[in-house]
Amino acid sequence: MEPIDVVWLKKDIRLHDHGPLSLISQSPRQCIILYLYEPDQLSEKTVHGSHIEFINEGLVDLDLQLSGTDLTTSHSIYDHNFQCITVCYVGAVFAFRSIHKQRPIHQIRCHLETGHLKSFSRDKAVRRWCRANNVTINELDQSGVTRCLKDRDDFTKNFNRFLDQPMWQTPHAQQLQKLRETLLITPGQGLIKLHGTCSTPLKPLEIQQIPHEHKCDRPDRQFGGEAKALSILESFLSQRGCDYSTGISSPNTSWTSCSRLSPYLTWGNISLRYVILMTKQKQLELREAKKQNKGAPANSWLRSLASFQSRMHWRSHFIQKLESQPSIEEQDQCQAFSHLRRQPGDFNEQYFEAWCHGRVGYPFVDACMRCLIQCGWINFRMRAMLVSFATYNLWLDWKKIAPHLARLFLDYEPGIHYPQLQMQAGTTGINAMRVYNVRKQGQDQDPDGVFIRKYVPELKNVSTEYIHEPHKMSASLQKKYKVMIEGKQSRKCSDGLASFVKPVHMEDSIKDTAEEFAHYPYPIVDEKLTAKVAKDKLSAVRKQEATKEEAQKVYIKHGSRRNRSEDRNSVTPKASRSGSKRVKSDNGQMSLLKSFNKSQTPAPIAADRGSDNNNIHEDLVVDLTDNIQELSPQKIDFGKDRQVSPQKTPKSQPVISSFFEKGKHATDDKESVSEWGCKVCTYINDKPLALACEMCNSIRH
Ligand SMILES: Cc1cc2nc3c(=O)[nH]c(=O)nc-3n(C[C@H](O)[C@H](O)[C@H](O)COP(=O)(O)OP(=O)(O)OC[C@H]3O[C@@H](n4cnc5c(N)ncnc54)[C@H](O)[C@@H]3O)c2cc1C
Repeated sequence: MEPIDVVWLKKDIRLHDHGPLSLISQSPRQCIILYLYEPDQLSEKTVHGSHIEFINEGLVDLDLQLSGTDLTTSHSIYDHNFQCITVCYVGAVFAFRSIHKQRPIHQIRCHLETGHLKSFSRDKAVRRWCRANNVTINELDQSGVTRCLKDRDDFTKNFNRFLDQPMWQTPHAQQLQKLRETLLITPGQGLIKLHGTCSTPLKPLEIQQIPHEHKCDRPDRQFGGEAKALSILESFLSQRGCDYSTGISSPNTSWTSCSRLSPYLTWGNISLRYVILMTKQKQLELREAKKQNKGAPANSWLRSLASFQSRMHWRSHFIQKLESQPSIEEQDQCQAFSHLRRQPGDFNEQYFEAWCHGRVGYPFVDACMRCLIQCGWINFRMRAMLVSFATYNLWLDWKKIAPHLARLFLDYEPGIHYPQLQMQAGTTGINAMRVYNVRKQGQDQDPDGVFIRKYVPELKNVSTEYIHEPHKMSASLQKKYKVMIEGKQSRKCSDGLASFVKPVHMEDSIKDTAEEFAHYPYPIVDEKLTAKVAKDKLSAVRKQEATKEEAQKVYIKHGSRRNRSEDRNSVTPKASRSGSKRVKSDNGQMSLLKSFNKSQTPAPIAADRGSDNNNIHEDLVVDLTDNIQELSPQKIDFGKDRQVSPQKTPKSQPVISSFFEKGKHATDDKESVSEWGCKVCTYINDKPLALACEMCNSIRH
């Protein structure tokens, strides 16, 4: 029997810049394009119904492209019968074994994946099966991450090499026609029989492995698929991206000024290389425009796109961490912190539940959590603030909050998620502490409470004066604004972790008309006190010699490699300096981690995905820079319908409307004149006379 090829689709559901699809479209060999709903992977506690819906939208989009059908169909995706993609609800090894029994597989073509531990073991099992059965498996790179990276110094070199490679050719109509003729299994015409074949996308409700409470969708999430991804990139590069660096911090402005590409990158509806290349092209055009004396708009565009490009690189930088140390998913990067938040009594179920449901009594925190529940997306700073509140103020273990956030994030990407969680929780050992003052964040990022009123409707009548601290309202004000603040702390403990009593504080004058009132909780903890206690606990660990040694290893393994000549010769990591300086994250900018002296001998810390040899050298850290200035005037439809063209937002748009009015926002022209963006790391420095970047120490150009 003639051997066949299998294209195994995983987190790469697109046609453009897709190596395996490009290669088989040029090959005469018969083939199968396979997508698997894998029971073992779906049992992972991070899976949510919204992820499956998004994947399904991508699958339908791709199937329509492969079968040469018009994409503008208005039918539900669940009415779609797969024409070209073979979709099965079975495990990977089982599927390959079953195909191989009926027709020998010559080659499995797929993309390399840096996933969580379960997908890592699945990949190992597939590779073992391939070896045992003489089947070639060809895993192509789509992220610029290096497997078996021996030396972290090589990361950037390899990443740039990956970017320099030409993109894969997109199969044209004739090639697609030929490809369809070589396809072996199409539903209804089964030359090969596969157990668990699905003729239409599998609904989350039909997936047994997903717990009932996680099968639902998110009403305002982004719609999946390559067509949507491309149109969102287009709108970003033609309109929205101009305000990127100024609008990234506020949940109001970031909604439109951030690229919103993350779920498409995560599920592979668009390729990283394509996004970077298109951005580069736009940058070239802008530089040309600048030469022709169109300075001002080109400057803000160029600044924004430089910032955006950095983040595209950080994506792979972070994923490389998980690739090089898969245990980050389960263990603290710096083991010296592993006892923290894990002592008997540390985990408070009531706090956890209140945080999960957006009922902690701090309106800005609650609004962010509820926005995530509804939309599956929020900007970086708000994610960091949610983690800070959970891990410092509520003293919750990052491992306990990780699955909840993973289910909430439509863009859940293990390689970014776990390193970021640990960074925000302060367990990497190489980053400064990031403890957010949530009240101040609210006042800075949502001064008028527009965002709060949208997502915490209980507070919709509350005046701006009290919107960030509704618990300070008198009984008569509560009556006036028709909201009852309930569950006052019964006693204050020395650690600020007061017991959450529900409901005890109810003014008599309000009680009588209680039914007409919305209810909103009193803050479940004292923010200032809990932050202080937590910072003291972390500081005590950071100061220990053992921690510094441990941090050194982490740094060597995972730090980024910018400005190495300056960094390595002079600066020691924060964790290894005495009296670690605390960072006030609420100033809008994250801390600098400077690099380690390379002369220190690196010690291996944990196993890599591919090699046993872990003498990996590493350096600096890339931190995130947020900056706030003005507002984005446009809004794009990220929603579930298939109409993908960007639209101008009328002034009355919810959430962001009041921000369109000039002068409402925190920053003004004076600030932007005095600040400057670092050309190397894009950090927005606010010291006008500084000669070097506060973030990465590079000389100001
Ligand atoms: C605790 C925590 C968990 C996070 N988990 C995820 C996750 O699971 N998946 C995810 O994609 N992002 C994650 N992020 C990073 C960041 O918040 C999102 O990438 C960003 O908000 C996505 O929106 P965007 O596409 O509009 O981003 P943009 O600002 O437009 O950035 C473009 C792309 O750059 C990459 N990027 C941006 N910021 C970062 C960053 N800090 N680190 C690495 N890559 C970055 C993303 O791929 C993003 O899509 C997390 C951040 C925190 C604080």
